[in-house]
Amino acid sequence: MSAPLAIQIDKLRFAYDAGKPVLAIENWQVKTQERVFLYGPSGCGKSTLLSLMSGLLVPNEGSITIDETLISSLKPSERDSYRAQHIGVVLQQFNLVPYLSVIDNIKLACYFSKNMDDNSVGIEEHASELLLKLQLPLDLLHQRADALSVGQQQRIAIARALINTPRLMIVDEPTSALDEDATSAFMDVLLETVHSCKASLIFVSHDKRLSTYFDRVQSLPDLNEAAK
Ligand SMILES: Nc1ncnc2c1ncn2[C@@H]1O[C@H](COP(=O)(O)OP(=O)(O)OP(=O)(O)O)[C@@H](O)[C@H]1O
Repeated sequence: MSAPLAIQIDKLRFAYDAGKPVLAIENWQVKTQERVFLYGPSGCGKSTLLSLMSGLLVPNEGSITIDETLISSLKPSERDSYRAQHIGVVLQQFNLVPYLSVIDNIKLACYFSKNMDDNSVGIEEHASELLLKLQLPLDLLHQRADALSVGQQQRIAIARALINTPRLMIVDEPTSALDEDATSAFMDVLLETVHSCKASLIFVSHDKRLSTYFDRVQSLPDLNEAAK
């Protein structure tokens, strides 16, 4: 029996405005635990594809299956709940709530995923483990999110995305605010953490030097018939 796929895309078509196709992808697959670097010039549709894969947008035609769930056919509330439970999304702006503490930001992700079996103490223990893996001091848990450095906020956004042990991590341009040393430290920690959580990873960046960290490097324009 072949291994299950993390992502399966078939005959996908998407446009924000009729007559102006942004994405046309015949067939694309990502294997379970595969780590994929996705790149392409500004405006080629990378963020749009990530939004489709995480169920924030739905295709005009075709299908997207995440780990055997046909996410593109779910109702909006089911898509939101699927994303909260199974997909870790880290966007360029991190989306931490600035006036909440780090632990309360992380607890929010548990609340949205309805992971009620995880009690408050359990969540705090799990969050502490993630912070240690991400090489962050534990006293950050009780600091306000807006008191952290950009690099620390980035790692907290990763911890929040990992708290529900997602099958799939979707990460959009996370290193744009980091210098070279901080970028390579961040990449090491991200890849190691994703590996130890047995998640698959889709990582978007303009910085092709980062592609060496990944199992597969995919140019979106090569995949996207709408770009040809
Ligand atoms: N909400 C929207 N409404 C209409 N058009 C949009 C919207 N978001 C993006 N677009 C258009 O869709 C195309 C793809 O945009 P997208 O943001 O996916 O590209 P990108 O490759 O992620 O770009 P960047 O690298 O600059 O973030 C662009 O032409 C953009 O102008």
